[in-house]
Amino acid sequence: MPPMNPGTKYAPYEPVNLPNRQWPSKVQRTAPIWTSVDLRDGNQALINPMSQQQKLRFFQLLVHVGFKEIEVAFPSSSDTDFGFVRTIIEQKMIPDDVWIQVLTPAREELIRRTFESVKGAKNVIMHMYNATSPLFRNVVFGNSQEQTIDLAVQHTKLVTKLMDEYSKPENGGTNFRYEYSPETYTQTELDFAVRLCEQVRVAYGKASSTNKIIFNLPATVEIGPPNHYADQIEYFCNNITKREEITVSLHPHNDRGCAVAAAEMGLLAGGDRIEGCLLGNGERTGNVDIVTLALNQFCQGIQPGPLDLSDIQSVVDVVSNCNDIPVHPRHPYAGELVFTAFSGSHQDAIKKGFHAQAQRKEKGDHVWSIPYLPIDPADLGATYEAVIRVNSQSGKGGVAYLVAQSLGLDLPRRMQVAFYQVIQEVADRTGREMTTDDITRAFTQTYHVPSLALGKNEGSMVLKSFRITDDAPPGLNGDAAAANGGTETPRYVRFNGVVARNGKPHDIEGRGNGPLSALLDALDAAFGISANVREYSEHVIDRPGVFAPAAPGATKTKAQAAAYVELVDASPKAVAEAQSATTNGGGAVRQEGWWGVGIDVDITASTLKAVLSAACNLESKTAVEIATKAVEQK
Ligand SMILES: CC(=O)SCCNC(=O)CCNC(=O)[C@H](O)C(C)(C)COP(=O)(O)OP(=O)(O)OC[C@H]1O[C@@H](n2cnc3c(N)ncnc32)[C@H](O)[C@@H]1OP(=O)(O)O
Ligand SMILES: CC(C)C(=O)C(=O)O
Repeated sequence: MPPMNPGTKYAPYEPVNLPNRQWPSKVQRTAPIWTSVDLRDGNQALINPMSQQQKLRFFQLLVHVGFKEIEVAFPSSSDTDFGFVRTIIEQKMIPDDVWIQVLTPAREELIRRTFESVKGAKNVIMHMYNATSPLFRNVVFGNSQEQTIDLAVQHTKLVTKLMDEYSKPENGGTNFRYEYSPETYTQTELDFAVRLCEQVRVAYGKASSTNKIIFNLPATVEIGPPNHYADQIEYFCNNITKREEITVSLHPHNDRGCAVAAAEMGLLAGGDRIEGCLLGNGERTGNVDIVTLALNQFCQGIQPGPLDLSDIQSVVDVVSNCNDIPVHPRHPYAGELVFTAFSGSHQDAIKKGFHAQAQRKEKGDHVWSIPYLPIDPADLGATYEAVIRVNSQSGKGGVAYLVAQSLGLDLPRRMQVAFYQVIQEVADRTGREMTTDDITRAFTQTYHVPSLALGKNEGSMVLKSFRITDDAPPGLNGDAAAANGGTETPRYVRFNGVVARNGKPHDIEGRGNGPLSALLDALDAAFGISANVREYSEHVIDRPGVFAPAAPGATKTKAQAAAYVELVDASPKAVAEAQSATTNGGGAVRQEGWWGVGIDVDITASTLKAVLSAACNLESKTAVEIATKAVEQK
């Protein structure tokens, strides 16, 4: 069968003749009036419309988030909707500064029932609609343009009359505003839609600059691109008279997936107000998502009016529970995964971005600018924990970021690579995401780092006590060194200490030009572990309460230090193997290194512990096994 030709089946939209269009070069600087239609347009689209209880919960959320206009029901549709409106009025649940909005078709008995539902409310927007496009006029109602205008005008007059009645003090004393929607506006001839709205405004007779009539221009079905919607809005704004007495409201649907873009362009084109739903529920593909729209503005530095979405998780919880529709994990701003980077290069850039941002902040620059994160997760009540998650696609930067976050340790670059290889191997072996907890456990056990939360994590060699004294360089005796105060360079020291090896204490002794090499000398002499230092670094830890404080025999200062040591095997066998690999390979072969970490309030003690930690790994060569066990044992 030949492929179907869409050109013979679907008609394209007809561009608006708007040669002098202004909206493309405008910039949004303020928030629109936000109107939630969750409890009406959202509700009518659910498999099971909300119960009273669910509607009440949702209503409370909308008030809490800050909406001042809430379409609460289609009261003539059902007893549930009617009863809900009565409940929030009678139970005095509507704050004084909130306007409830109710929708009615242009049908007399339904309009009357709708007024009954709002009796006694303080502020009400009465919203009436009838469909106006040729398709509806011809197919649904069999009406001409003039009959369509007449329907809207006659029912608007009824609305005005009933407003007069229900605003009397003896009938409830309600303040009313009027909203009229030419339903299917975007499929209606524009000149006809303007003519119709002009006559509705005249029929209403109450519009003024302080009591504006709301003309709501829905994309009932999204049939064209967002620039087309903007053209249609700009056309309306340019051609309707008494613009100052009118609030132009936008009501985009999302059939083409462009509702947010249409709303943003429609606002540039003159829209004053947005009707939409939280997280984009609504007929078919949904109404425009107010969460996305508002937070898009927020990220441009615009305060989105009274809306406060700083606790986005509560919004997600209530909305998904009441609608019984889950929120997609990639839903803008609200999805579970939207701040998360799994991939290595993203993680690396984010980690560097946080570092640079902290430096800029110190100089008074607070503007948010982090790679891959258009918004600060903290502004939505999220923690940074979700930002970097590790799986087999991740890189060293992400793993190091999590170690820094959880333990306050800033690993040297080459150690990041080494630990990353361990974690990658574990991720491959276990076939699952490595959580922050997994990585923390793997790190503390691999490098024998005792932490208050995760225990002692001892390796096969543990420093029990030590003393560092000045000593003579080779060729000088110790007394001569002591006589000149031990201050001459090169300095030479002696290490004496007790190291528990597999639980059994050993007195060991060694000499070197510093504590580190003196300990290595002692390890060689006592246990035959021969190693050289390839890299050493240290830093102060600015996170109290993570690691146990004391080291035996250490000079105590307040802050703790972290030391990192990389050892290479210096045994004759390892050196010979490296030489032969270099010769056979035709180039220099870098020997494998073994990292260790030491934490202590005393810098010397932290260095010695780091050497022992690395020496354990060099001897056992089981970093990956240890890390896998740490993760699997949880
Ligand atoms: C785009 C939107 O979202 S608009 C809002 C839509 N929301 C809803 O429809 C939810 C609530 N609706 C309802 O509960 C019901 O549809 C009601 C109560 C409004 C009406 O129910 P019913 O009277 O059973 O009519 P029904 O739903 O079948 O509506 C279609 C009928 O109303 C007629 N109709 C529609 N608008 C009008 C009008 N302004 N004046 C007179 N008749 C009208 C249609 O021509 C059709 O008449 P027909 O049955 O003689 O062909
Ligand atoms: C009633 C109108 C505003 C509507 O919901 C729509 O056109 O989508």
